[in-house]
Amino acid sequence: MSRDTLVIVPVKDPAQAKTRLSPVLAPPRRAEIARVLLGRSLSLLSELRAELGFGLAVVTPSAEIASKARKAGALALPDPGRGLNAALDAAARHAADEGYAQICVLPADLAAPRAEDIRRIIAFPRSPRSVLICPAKDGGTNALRLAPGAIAFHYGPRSAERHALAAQSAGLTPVILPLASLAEDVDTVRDLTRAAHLAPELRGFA
Ligand SMILES: Nc1nc2c(ncn2[C@@H]2O[C@H](COP(=O)(O)OP(=O)(O)OP(=O)(O)O)[C@@H](O)[C@H]2O)c(=O)[nH]1
Ligand SMILES: O=C(O)[C@H](O)COP(=O)(O)O
Repeated sequence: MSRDTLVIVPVKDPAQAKTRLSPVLAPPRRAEIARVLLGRSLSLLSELRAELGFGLAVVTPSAEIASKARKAGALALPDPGRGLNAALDAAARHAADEGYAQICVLPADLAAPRAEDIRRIIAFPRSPRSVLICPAKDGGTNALRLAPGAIAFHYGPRSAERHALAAQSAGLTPVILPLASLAEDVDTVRDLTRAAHLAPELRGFA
């Protein structure tokens, strides 16, 4: 049913990741938490892929992360090096070239993503005329499902609202789907403290 969806996970070079945690974590620990978060996401998505049959891709500038992605059975896509939105544009073009009808963007830094919430996004009735947005509690976008190229990506401050406006401007219907386990990502020191309660593997970082 979902064979036409490519799930895309954008991943920075760990050496550049999680800069907002610098007040409490030195660079090696920030790289380490980024790897822990990614490892968890990849294992959850690999399991779900076996169950639901979607395609899985990681877009990254890092050779280390590309190799981890391939080991988890995902496709590693190159990052043109012009930031998150450009990396996702490149991944969406790849999806369109490969004939995927839908893409689903999920960040690698979700605090405690649950399989049932990912299943809901993948199973959500699909239409080339709608853009599905799962907002983050900080106004960001923690899941975005759409036809490749339907709208430009607007990751950054208030991106959930900006993605909804972009959909409307393109004559598409934004569908806002709040899902509890996809509302929380680990951006700030405060997020990290909360996340440590939700996910035991993050406790050593808080
Ligand atoms: N491929 C790629 N992924 C990115 C880029 N920027 C951010 N990401 C990824 O996008 C998701 C959200 O990232 P951010 O919260 O913006 O960055 P972060 O490294 O997690 O944290 P900060 O450095 O504190 O902003 C994470 O999975 C990042 O690894 C980029 O330029 N290229
Ligand atoms: O638009 C967003 O959601 C952010 O720019 C990227 O994700 P973040 O909330 O992890 O920073």
